[in-house]
Amino acid sequence: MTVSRLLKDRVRYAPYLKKVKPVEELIPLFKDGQYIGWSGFTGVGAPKAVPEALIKHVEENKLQGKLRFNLFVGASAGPEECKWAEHDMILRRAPHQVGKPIAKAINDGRIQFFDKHLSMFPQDLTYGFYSKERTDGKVLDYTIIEATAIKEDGSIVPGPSVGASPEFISVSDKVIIEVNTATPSFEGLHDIDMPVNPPYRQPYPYTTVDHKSGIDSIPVDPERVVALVESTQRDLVGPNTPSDASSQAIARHLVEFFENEVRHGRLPENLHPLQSGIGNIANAVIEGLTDSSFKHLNVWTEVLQDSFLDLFENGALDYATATSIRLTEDGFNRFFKNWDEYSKKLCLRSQVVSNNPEMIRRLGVIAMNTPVEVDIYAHANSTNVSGSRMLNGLGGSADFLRNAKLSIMHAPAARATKTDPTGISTIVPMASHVDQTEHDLDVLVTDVGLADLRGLSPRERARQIIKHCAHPDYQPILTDYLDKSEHYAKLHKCMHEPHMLKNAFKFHLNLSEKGTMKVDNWD
Ligand SMILES: CC(=O)SCCNC(=O)CCNC(=O)[C@H](O)C(C)(C)COP(=O)(O)OP(=O)(O)OC[C@H]1O[C@@H](n2cnc3c(N)ncnc32)[C@H](O)[C@@H]1OP(=O)(O)O
Repeated sequence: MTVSRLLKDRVRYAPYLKKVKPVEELIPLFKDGQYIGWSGFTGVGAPKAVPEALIKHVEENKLQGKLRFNLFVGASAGPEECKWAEHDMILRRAPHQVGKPIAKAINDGRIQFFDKHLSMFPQDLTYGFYSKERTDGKVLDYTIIEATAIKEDGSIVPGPSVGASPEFISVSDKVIIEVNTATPSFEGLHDIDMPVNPPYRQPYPYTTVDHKSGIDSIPVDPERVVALVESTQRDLVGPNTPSDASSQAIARHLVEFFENEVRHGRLPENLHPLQSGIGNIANAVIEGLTDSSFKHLNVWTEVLQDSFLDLFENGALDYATATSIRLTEDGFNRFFKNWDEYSKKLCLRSQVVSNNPEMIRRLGVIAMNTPVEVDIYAHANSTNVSGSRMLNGLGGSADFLRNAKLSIMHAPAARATKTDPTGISTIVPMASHVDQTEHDLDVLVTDVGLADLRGLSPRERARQIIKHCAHPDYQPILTDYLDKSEHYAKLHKCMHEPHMLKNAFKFHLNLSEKGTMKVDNWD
């Protein structure tokens, strides 16, 4: 097949050029029930051409529900995974996803989804935990990986994310490489550790955010590479919602808290490496730091969003490392315009390293993530609305919150609904699903204020959370719940974490029955 000039420039290992194929020729390789790994993390760096060709094949041949895959991606992929969900092409999915169609398919019961700590998912896959039902001893049939260049030794230079690609490649029977010629090459930006399983695994050596010791591409046995295709579709990340008064208030409370920690000598003047989660609040908090007086900040996180570019540009950020750089189109244009500058200050690692508990604890990371709800004793739900409706998955939130020096969760005090202008309370009597436990959280912040939970007993925590974080409409209701629970617990000698079990989920029940969490009595 004729190979484009652009593709020839990117592929420096000549034998691969003989494997370049039109994407349609790959369709017969895919069979119902196969185990497939995709590159990508938080919507960038995922394959596009092969997944799209399979969608077309399913549409044209009416194969919806008849060609389904066990699909594994480091975290979420791009819009293609949503289209796979819409076409009933996903049988099983892990460990994280983003997008209404895929969440809908999970909540409709059409996809068996499990979410797993992002630091653990790739290693558990290599252990064979997710393919234990197979009788042929394989883990993955195919890995489809997006590359932005191929080096002279045939190794793969990923794009804007590394994710779980090193592990996928290491356990994949066959590999298909999509070389993306529409996006510039990311060569030089990666520091990759290939998997080594116990008992041979060594400690990761990194002691600072800019410490590198891995390799800058993913080695692959060329024999296992069955095809190369050219991809000409850039990553498409939608614009971020601009920060609003609520997220700005959250950012203000946090900046004040950090300043106070510095004054008391518990944090250095440039803080410690920051981690920031996904979503609009996380983005707004980083925006808030841009306007603060902190300088020489460092970032050790899993995803870099557009707001980090502002921190670089105003000189506040010295170095950032992540496993994915998830920028909007505008963000990527800014990034490539200043490539020389950014490439010296940025490094993309495997997700087993970016989210590694050992590293997070060693570096004293400050972790900040958004929950769905938090209960009065500081158990947090990051995933399941009212205990069962899956949003995106746990992601790396618990990797960071369990191990950080400062574990912070930020959220609006209430999220407005059509039926209740105050909305759903983020603070509830008992979390309807628990991802982060009371033992993980140090600080909770909402637009109302900040509760510093360090060293407090559960009952002390509850008073602080209600007073500083609950929406004013919910403060009296939560206080009433706590007072009554304490009264009951005193009688029954169970004062450590008082609850009235029969009423513990009354906020949620009230919401589903009456459209508001505003409980009017506890009988
Ligand atoms: C890849 C990574 O892992 S990054 C590291 C951190 N990862 C995580 O923390 C994973 C879990 N967290 C998340 O997925 C997100 O932070 C979320 C969904 C919890 C919050 O995201 P944000 O964008 O900040 O908040 P937002 O308020 O827009 O909520 C997103 C959706 O969840 C819904 N939601 C959130 N909380 C609730 C709640 N208590 N009850 C009902 N719905 C809720 C919102 O209504 C909204 O739905 P919509 O999209 O239909 O409008």
